[in-house]
Amino acid sequence: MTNTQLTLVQIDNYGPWTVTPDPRREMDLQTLQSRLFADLAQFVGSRDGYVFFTRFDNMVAVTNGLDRADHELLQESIGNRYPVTLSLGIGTDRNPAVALERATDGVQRAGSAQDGDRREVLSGDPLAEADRTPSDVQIAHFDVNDATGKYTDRLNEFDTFIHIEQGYASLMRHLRQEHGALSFFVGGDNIIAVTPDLSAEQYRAAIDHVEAEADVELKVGVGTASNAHEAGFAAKHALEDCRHHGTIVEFADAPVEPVND
Ligand SMILES: Nc1nc2c(ncn2[C@@H]2O[C@H](COP(=O)(O)OP(=O)(O)OP(=O)(O)O)[C@@H](O)[C@H]2O)c(=O)[nH]1
Repeated sequence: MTNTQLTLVQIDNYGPWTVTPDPRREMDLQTLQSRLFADLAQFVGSRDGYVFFTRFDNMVAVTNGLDRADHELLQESIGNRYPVTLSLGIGTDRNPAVALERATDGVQRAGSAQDGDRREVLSGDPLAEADRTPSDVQIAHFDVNDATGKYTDRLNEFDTFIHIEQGYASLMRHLRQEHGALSFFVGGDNIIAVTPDLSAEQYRAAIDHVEAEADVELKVGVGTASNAHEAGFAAKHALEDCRHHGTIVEFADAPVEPVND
């Protein structure tokens, strides 16, 4: 059974900073945000976690395998190198939405995101090493079928973007409402969801829902492991199985049906 450890990453007092003493140049803010995300991806990724940029001022990381000392080091390193600091909230649960609620609760209790006195909060507890299992994290890697042929090679970038985003919006709402799974757009036509244990039927139902609501066709590879990298890597291989077998759902460990040519 999954036991997801999520970390809410929140830039302290960022709103006021962006306009003090005067509004800052937008591209300077974009540069800071994307560099901060890159640094987080490097730090968390090198410890086999995943981080998603969500709104940039708030980000969500899957941190199974990262302990309290890792979180403290991240805060120290960012504080030394950036003009902003980070608060971190850790939460765990078999259901990712509940884990994120817990992670968020600790940070919110310590004060507002725009409270000048609230800095570098570290709340919540990581999973104890003894409680970790090989099935703590389930990652579902979704991809739009033939996005290149249907959109990228035919439409302008903005109209392509609308199609992809509509598919994402439909999927993220469905998985959040039905299962407490959290889906994140990761670029191109790819969406990565952090999910509880879901069945092939439940993934098929999600894909059917997106096709009916947004007219976007998806496929998904699913992997389960003790951390996000291994689960996500297995999910990518399962997605390759979808391409190879012409299927829309593949689990990393599921035996693959022979192909009839
Ligand atoms: N984040 C991320 N993006 C990817 C990955 N693989 C592909 N992409 C992005 O997705 C875009 C489309 O690539 P594909 O999904 O391979 O192409 P497609 O036309 O949809 O073809 P099929 O997926 O085979 O149906 C690429 O330009 C990349 O931006 C991945 O593993 N991770």
